[in-house]
Amino acid sequence: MGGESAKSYTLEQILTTALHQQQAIALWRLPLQTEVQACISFAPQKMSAIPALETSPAGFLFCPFVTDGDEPHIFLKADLHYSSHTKQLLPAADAPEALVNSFTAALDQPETRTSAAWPIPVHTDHFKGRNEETFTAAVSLAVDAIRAEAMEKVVLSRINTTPLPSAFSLINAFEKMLQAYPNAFVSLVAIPGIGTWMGASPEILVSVDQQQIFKTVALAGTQPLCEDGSTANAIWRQKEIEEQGMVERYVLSCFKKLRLREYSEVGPRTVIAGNLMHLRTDFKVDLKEVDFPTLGTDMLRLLHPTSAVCGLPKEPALRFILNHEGYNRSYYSGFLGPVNSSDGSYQFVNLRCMQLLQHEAVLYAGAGITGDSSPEKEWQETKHKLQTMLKILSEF
Ligand SMILES: C=C(O[C@@H]1C=C(C(=O)O)C=C[C@H]1O)C(=O)O
Repeated sequence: MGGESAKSYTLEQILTTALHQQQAIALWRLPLQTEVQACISFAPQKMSAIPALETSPAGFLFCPFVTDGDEPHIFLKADLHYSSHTKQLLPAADAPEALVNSFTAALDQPETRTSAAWPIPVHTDHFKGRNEETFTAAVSLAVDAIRAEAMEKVVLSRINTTPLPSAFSLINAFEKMLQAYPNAFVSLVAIPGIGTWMGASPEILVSVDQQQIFKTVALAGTQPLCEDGSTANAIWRQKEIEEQGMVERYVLSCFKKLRLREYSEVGPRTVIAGNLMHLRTDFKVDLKEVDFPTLGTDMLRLLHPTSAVCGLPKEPALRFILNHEGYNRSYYSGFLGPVNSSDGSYQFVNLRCMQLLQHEAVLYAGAGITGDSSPEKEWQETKHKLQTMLKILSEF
């Protein structure tokens, strides 16, 4: 910082300055942690494939559902990094000095304390939600295809476009998510030319922490949280047990492809995510004991999109989604998270999220369809999942 003693900033100052300066920013808080971190990137990189985590500089990855579709994979190299614990904004050693200086100068300007417009996508005319009839018709078609053995499971999703409350503010919405969802990965990503997304994800896709522990999960099966707020009396139907079992089998098949046998597996257990409960199996590999330095990237590339958001087998399920879902998932059910931060690398599935337009929010939710699915129940399940973000909007 040029010998200057480091100044303290609030998260709001960091966010509004980035928006005013039209710089890309990601804010996040890992599950069960108090520290909020942010990174600002002066030159977001657009990539056509998933980059290697291990050799990457520190930053934040934002990736779409379809790996070879229209939306790019985006890497925000952390030119500036902020921690809510230290309240300091630190530049990376290789960050362009002129841009760092102009950003820090802007931080001290009173105008940057006022709210600013967030980036929205270039085309916003395709956010027409499907109604209950079209969604349930697609579910019925999927059930028929599954019964005809074209696939075992497919995850169908939909959007819900809702006006933003007049008092809506980005920083307040982020803070409300932190409060409401302590065990979720809470994030806000605003990238000029791409858009602004926020969410509270219950699902880790891949993580490698500072102790070199690799983790992933098999998460599926959904029901509303019991009235007493505990998981102790949760009862799961055969349909959910089988649905989660398919995701578990899929994770195991990825380990098998890499010929990795030294993993630990715990579960399935019932876990809470906002107003819902899911079944989750936890997988762990200790990379201090297993010589597999690229496991994080290899598993990320094999796992995504998992059977929790796409289906089983992957290819026919993906084809079914692209042919019948009737809208573009874009970054919903893609993945996002910090890479090589001081905590390690954490990629979460982009679920329980919304994309912000100028005056509207586009909310996304999906449900796993099997041969035993009832279209009406699956519609209800997507309604429950939409509540995660609707609750935040209702607090304004
Ligand atoms: C697809 C979503 O969630 C996924 C699907 C689930 C299911 O089908 O039961 C449960 C958790 C997630 O893996 C979503 O939240 O939109």
